[in-house]
Amino acid sequence: MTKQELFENIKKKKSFLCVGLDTDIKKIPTHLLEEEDPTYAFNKAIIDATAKYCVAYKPNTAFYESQGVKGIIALEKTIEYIRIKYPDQFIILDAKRGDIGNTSEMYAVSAFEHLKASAVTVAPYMGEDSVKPFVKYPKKWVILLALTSNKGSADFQLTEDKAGERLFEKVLKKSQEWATDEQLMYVVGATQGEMFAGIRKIVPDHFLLVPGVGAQGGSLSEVVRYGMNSQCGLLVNSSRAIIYADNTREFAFAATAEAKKVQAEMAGYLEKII
Ligand SMILES: O=C(O)c1cc(=O)[nH]c(=O)n1[C@@H]1O[C@H](COP(=O)(O)O)[C@@H](O)[C@H]1O
Repeated sequence: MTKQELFENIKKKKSFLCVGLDTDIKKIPTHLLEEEDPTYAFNKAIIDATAKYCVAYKPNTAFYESQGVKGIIALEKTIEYIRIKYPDQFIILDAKRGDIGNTSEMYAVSAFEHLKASAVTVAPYMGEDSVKPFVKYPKKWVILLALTSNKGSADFQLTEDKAGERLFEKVLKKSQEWATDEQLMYVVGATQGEMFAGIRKIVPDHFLLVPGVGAQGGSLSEVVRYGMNSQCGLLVNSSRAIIYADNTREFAFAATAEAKKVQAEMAGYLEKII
């Protein structure tokens, strides 16, 4: 998907919501455990319940890998279901990859050729040759970790060099030599609030993937205030707050209601730019 196509979808849906498919077998409604593939059954119901209100899905591979082969099959089926039934959805494989060049090439084959995701999250710390294999695929995206939502983000990302430049700022600057804003996005946690203003000075045009609203307590209004650009430039993820809004047989209705609520707030913010 191109950047323009993503923006068109955002305008059409009046939403920049990404629903995180962090499907934990221990948290899904118990009646689904009778299904042949409970994870897939849950995902399918969540996707059908939320597709109208979001522009992206983000399955986090940890939740699937933790179930072994069964989980990987559920992940493959989930991505294929989205691709076929909702082809305008942007699919982010949240795997936080990155390794020496020939290994990253294999990660890229897995994400883009095998699973056919639109984007993959990548850790930047092994540098250029660990990231470049992912940008060889036209219309596919790398989403580099810049300033993450967790407490530990301060341990390395906020450390400064002698000139006062912080490590995440270096990541934002240096990585622009590797790909353009047509293939490169950055992860910035919703919990980072005003930091978005400084980030926008370095990357005014890039899309940012913003996890951390909902269960982690980040503020959507602050993210928009400091982070939105003229093409929206934001994909805001919420996982647990939407997919586990209810764990009875009514879970899909509750997911719809949560997604719709976030989308309605987003529609208000988008009025400023569309
Ligand atoms: O790369 C990510 O998506 C990510 C980066 C980050 O800084 N913080 C963060 O929470 N995430 C992911 O975003 C999702 C957040 O889930 P909820 O807190 O349940 O909405 C999880 O899949 C996390 O792994």
